[in-house]
Amino acid sequence: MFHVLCCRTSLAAPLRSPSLHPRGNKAADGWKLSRWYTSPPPPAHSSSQRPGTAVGRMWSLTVSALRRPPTPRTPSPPGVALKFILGPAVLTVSARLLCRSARCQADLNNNVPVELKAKSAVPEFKWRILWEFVKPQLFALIGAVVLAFCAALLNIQIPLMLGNLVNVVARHLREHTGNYVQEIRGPALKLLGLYGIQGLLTSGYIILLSQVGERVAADMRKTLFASLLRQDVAFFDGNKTGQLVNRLTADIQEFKSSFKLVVSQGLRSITQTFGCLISLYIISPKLTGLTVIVLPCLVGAGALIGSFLRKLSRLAQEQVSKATGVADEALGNVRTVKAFAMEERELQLYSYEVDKSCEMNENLGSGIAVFQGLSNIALNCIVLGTIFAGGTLISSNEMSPGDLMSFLVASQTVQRSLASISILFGQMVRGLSSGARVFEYLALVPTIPLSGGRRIPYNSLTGRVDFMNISFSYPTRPGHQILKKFNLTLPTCKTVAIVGESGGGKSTVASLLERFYDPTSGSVMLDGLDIRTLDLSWLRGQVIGYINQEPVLFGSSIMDNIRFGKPEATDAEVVNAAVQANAHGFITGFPDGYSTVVGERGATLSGGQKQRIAIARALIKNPRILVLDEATSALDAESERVVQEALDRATSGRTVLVIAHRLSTIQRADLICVMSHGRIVEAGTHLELLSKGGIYSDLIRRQRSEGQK
Ligand SMILES: Nc1ncnc2c1ncn2[C@@H]1O[C@H](COP(=O)(O)OP(=O)(O)OP(=O)(O)O)[C@@H](O)[C@H]1O
Repeated sequence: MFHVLCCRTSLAAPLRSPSLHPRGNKAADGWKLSRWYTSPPPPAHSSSQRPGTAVGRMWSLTVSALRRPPTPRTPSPPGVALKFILGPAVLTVSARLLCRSARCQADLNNNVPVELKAKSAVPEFKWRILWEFVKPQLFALIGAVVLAFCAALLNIQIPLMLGNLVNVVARHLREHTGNYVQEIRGPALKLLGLYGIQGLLTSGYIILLSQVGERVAADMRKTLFASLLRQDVAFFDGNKTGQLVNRLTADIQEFKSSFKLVVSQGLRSITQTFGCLISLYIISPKLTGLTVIVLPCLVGAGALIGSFLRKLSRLAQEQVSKATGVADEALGNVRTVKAFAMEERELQLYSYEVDKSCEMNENLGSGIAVFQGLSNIALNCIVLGTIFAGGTLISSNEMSPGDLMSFLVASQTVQRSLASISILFGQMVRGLSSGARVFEYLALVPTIPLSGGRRIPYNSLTGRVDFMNISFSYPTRPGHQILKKFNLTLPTCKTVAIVGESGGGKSTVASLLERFYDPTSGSVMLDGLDIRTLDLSWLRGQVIGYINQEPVLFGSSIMDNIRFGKPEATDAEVVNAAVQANAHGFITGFPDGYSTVVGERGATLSGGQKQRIAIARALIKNPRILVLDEATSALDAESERVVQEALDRATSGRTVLVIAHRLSTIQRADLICVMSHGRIVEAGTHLELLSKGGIYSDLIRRQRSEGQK
């Protein structure tokens, strides 16, 4: 007996007084601004925290020890697993195949650099992690297992009792003696009772298992989401959002279904198979012997075809993911697609991938169909053979008709159970693959931990930043050095601007200050402390305000979006931040005011409005340091004027790093640095740089002449 398993293919400091502002007292200070960027940092709060000291070295060692090899390739659930599962020998073979299959599913779609790919390993299913999720549901799970086991034991009784019933009927037909109703009533009522209890037990274990499955899945979703949010920015550079979301949704769904099915039906089917095989042997050892001889041949053939179909299924599944990736990218960037009138091309790209996946799935379907047909023939031949051999045994009085009936029903139960086990086997392989994909990201330890480390008391925080000898390459392009021995100081309450060629590494400097990445060598220091020793949540949440060119708002109300910068802020604080950001006027002009819902990513607002809400969001946390990464470069002249007004107000009393393309916006900066090829090649005030007649004055000349055209 065998069965085809065809798996479905699835697819702060308070603002300093104005008198302290550098623009207010620069002349009095007589600072040599052009030297700031190379000056050494002031004394650290604690010398023990400096890099190069024991603690500093330990820190770097810890960081490098925590650096994990690249994101391992993840398996995609196989679409098909076909097995003959009959008897312990077959189960052993199956278990080996299952392990191999669970390990060999690789998600080739993750966008991890080639050099990282080579080292990556296929995720393995970790039973220890599963146990952590199952533990809280243990009582319900045990209850479900007990009920399922009892239901299976009752199922074994059914063929035997049916045999008794048939024997009564056969005897009555043969002898025409006694009261038929009286004789049949006892076994019939017993059977009816058995059916009733079996039904109740079945409902009971399904209810309990559904509860366990749903709770385990919910816990997994929450834990995985928390783990994803904790990961470094580099992790998101190397993985597509669609694929991460897929793990939160499809993979967990798949795992949940598998878990429920395997526990409930697996237990039931295995119990029934063994129980009925024993019954078969008791009824007729000869007939059972014949069946057992035929089975190993069928198992071997099934295993071979099964592994071939599993491979087909994996390829088809990968192709489906590819198609989904194309759709995900097009829909996620629908405005760009529309702006370039690329709907047709995106459709073509998607159609190409979908057609390929369709073809692969059709091939798979044909393979499954052939296999299913062959298995049906084999199954029916076995039934025919049983009746033929059983009839011979009846004629030689070695068996009663009731025994043959019991044998047939029991063998049908075995057949159904094996069919169900083979389906479960495929489901289990898919579940293990999906689970491994989920657990892979659960187990990921971010290189840059979100919490832990020092916090500098707000009142003693000056906001001086030093970039010291920084060399840096993005983790996704390790061979491409962006910053080379980069040095820069952002003095307390001063505005430093970085200008220069596109791709020169300006935004990278801001990313290092935000600690989106850690430098390959060198240190970023805040108040003389390496930011790697500081609490990252505090640094990002309370010290640095970051405003970039394309502010991303959430699809909630304006009030919620501004409060995102400080969740505990009062309504008055939100309004105050909006006033500072020049946003209060247009917000109150909306019929719903601060309750206006801004649409996905703030789609219902203009660029300038979005930017001012983003400024309010950054200002509400009263950051000591403000990073403006081309904050006005996406705006038209009028919007830029309003936003620039807000920014001028916002920068007062703060250490500010401005990255700008439009040089007109940074002329009043205390220091302007010109970057080229990862280094500062010129620095000084606007006037100093102009009089120098170097790159900066060239840039100014070029921009002026472009402006006049
Ligand atoms: N996440 C990333 N992963 C890999 N490389 C990156 C990443 N971000 C930027 N780069 C590369 O780093 C280099 C510097 O980029 P950066 O954004 O810092 O330049 P920029 O001076 O700010 O440019 P622009 O003025 O055009 O914004 C570029 O070559 C860019 O391709």
